[in-house]
Amino acid sequence: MNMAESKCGVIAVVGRPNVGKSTLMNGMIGEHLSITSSKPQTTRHRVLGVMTETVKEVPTQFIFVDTPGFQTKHSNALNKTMNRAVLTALADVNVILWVIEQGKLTPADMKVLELCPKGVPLVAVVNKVDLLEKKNEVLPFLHKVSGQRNFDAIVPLSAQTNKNLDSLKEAVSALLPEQPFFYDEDTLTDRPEKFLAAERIREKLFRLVGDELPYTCTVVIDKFEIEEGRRVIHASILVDRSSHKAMIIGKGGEKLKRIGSEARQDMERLFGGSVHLETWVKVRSGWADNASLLQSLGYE
Ligand SMILES: Nc1nc2c(ncn2[C@@H]2O[C@H](COP(=O)(O)OP(=O)(O)OP(=O)(O)O)[C@@H](O)[C@H]2O)c(=O)[nH]1
Repeated sequence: MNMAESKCGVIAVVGRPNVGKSTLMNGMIGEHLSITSSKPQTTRHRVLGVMTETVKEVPTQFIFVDTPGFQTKHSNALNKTMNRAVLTALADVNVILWVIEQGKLTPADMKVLELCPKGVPLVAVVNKVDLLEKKNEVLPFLHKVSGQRNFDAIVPLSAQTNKNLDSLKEAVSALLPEQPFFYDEDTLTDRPEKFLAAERIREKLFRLVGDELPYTCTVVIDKFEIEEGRRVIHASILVDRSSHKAMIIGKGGEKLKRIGSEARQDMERLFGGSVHLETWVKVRSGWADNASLLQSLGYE
């Protein structure tokens, strides 16, 4: 058991369009990718991914977040309000990665930099160094960058070829606070799990309710959270007539109970852990025709 204190913190990746933010995120998180529901510590943000790795013998959890409303293209009143929101959102992350492209320091880059609050650790990430023929070529540019602000680190790298990503991990880890992890170390993606959970319920519906069950019945996962290692899942079965609802619930609620119980057992086997499942049946008249409702259910 490694007795080193763990480190954990929230990291925002900012930069003008096309500098390689998404590529960097993918490179950093790679197969560790786990989209998770947000915890109180990150409520101002959407969590894009969590990566847990030992960096220089310190177990470190990197939580990458999205900063909503980041907008630098037009500067009007609305954007000023949005920018204020960005400032607030960025003020409570632990580290900001300001991503730029090697050899380019544009007004848009500078605008993004201005939005990074002083007092939050800031790392300049100089991306796309693979486009340079010689390693040293980047040095004058790094020098120029260092003159723009008092950065905690300046890291040249290539998000595309994964070159020097380890240096970035080390630089960020050094800036993260010592604290316990916010997420389980082996957090799996919850998207597929959520999807699998809905599928298990659908399968039981078809098995146990049978042929009378219309195709217009759907399952929506309202809540999927991991609480103390246990998956807590709330699901709604949407039907379009109350007669269908009665059919699914069954006499004295027997049928729904069985659907829930069998689906839960399947999920526990599938996820390898305990599951608390609650299911409701709701009548949504004509739900399949209602575009906005469909959208809110996650259909295109
Ligand atoms: N040569 C090179 N190209 C890169 C690198 N990283 C990203 N790119 C390319 O740069 C382009 C933009 O990359 P994205 O990751 O989509 O950039 P972004 O900053 O997320 O862009 P927006 O989503 O528009 O904000 C893509 O064509 C990438 O393939 C790199 O390290 N080297």
